[in-house]
Amino acid sequence: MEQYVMALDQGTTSSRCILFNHAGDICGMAQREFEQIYPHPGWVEQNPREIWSSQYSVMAQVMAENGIDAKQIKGIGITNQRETTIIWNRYTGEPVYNAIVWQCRRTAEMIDALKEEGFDQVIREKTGLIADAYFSASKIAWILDHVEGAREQAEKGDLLFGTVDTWLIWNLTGGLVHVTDYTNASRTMLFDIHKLCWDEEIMAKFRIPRAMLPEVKPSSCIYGYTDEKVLVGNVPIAGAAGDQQAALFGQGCFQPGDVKNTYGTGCFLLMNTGTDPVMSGNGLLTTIAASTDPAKVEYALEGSIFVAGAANQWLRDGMRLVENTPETEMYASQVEDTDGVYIVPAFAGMGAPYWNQYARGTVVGLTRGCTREHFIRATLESIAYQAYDVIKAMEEDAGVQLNVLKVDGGASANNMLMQFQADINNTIVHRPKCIETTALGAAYLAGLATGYWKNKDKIKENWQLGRAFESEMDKEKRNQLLKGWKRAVRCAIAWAEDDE
Ligand SMILES: Nc1ncnc2c1ncn2[C@@H]1O[C@H](COP(=O)(O)OP(=O)(O)O)[C@@H](O)[C@H]1O
Ligand SMILES: O=P(O)(O)OC[C@H](O)CO
Repeated sequence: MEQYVMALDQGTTSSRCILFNHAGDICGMAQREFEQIYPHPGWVEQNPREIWSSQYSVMAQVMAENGIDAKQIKGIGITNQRETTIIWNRYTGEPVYNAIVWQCRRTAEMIDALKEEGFDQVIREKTGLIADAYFSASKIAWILDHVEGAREQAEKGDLLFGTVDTWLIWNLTGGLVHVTDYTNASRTMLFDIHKLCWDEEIMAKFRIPRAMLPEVKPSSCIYGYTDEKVLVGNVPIAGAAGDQQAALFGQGCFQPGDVKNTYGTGCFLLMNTGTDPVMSGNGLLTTIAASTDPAKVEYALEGSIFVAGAANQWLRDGMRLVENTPETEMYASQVEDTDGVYIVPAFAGMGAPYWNQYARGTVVGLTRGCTREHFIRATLESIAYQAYDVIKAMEEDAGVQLNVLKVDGGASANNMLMQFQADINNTIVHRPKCIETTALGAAYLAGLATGYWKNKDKIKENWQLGRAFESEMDKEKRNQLLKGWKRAVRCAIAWAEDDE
């Protein structure tokens, strides 16, 4: 009977379950999109029950469609949209509020107040993060401050906090295990990434009781076993990592200096920096990478872009310019350029390297000649321009030039986007055969903990190139396009600053 490792990939817009074999091939997969809730401009929520039910249903579907029983699953690896904040009652398992999604900006003013008193420096030093509404801390505080009775219950020890990994493990184990891994903890803005513990000073600043926070464990270890009511057979849950760290692992970026860029809802460039945390001088975050040594953690530098594939979903659902997101490639390829149009999709402020909580989406350069094709092309190009900015910041921090960029994630399937990325950065883009690298990374973490894979060398052998993209753009054109992009970004930021 063939054995597999199962990855549960809980992304921002969909829940996925993927079965992998020893070669790292996909042997079964199911995916389900779920509802995004936008109660006010700049606010983003999800229903925690739907996060769980969509994840559970794709897991059941994969098993049924492939005729698999629990004995054939050597372990489950969890990977998840990070920072998204869920608080629930430890006795009933009922969430007290919707999940506040990483993109949500409702706590921007709370963060401004901390910056004014200089507390952002404490945050930067201890957590490696740049104080921002993006991370979990201010979202937890918001729920405790705004949901009736929540603070009282939290202080009594009745409420639990979790990022999505914690919520899934809690539900998979029938409410027995309240745990997270180092990578997810490092995104809460409450975790000291040097001492590897929850930080009392930051918890006190946000008035977050310690009893709410999960136990923190390495990314590759047994957290617990599936409850009989969820999956008969007590399958070990043996890996967990935030999706971007999982993708870094899944790409085999095990050495300091190894880099990957994932194009999902957002776009996240990560560089492994080994066992030393490197602080950026260019707006990048220092974060914990997924690793397998229980005795020490590894770190990464990260450039976080809030809107990437989400801009294509906006073209589909908001603007209704395409029927599905792959269609963007067909339309964008019908024109040679954007006819001078730039789109800055700062729907949720801007992350690295700008870190502006109030920037908003901007379209510049419109003339009567602008067509649907130009508009779609400008949206796709904006993803690559944003990645250009973080790649340059990373190159400066690391003091190296990135000659090859490993890519993955849903939108990396778009050949036009990948070609433009190669063009605008004058670099080679390597897309692996398997672009489900996030899920693969989670599977590797679980498979290493349960002996399914022997070691990281075995895993590295699985990486296969799918397609390489090389720059076809001359320097003059590149410089001219980049000049326009920089002007467009200035417009998006000016819009935020000039509210008179
Ligand atoms: N062929 C494509 N061209 C452009 N964008 C795409 C394509 N396929 C998927 N996407 C985008 O990729 C995103 C989904 O990628 P995925 O890695 O599943 O993200 P997440 O894990 O954030 O849900 C969506 O935002 C979608 O718009
Ligand atoms: O949903 P993704 O794959 O864009 O990832 C979201 C990130 O984890 C947010 O930090």
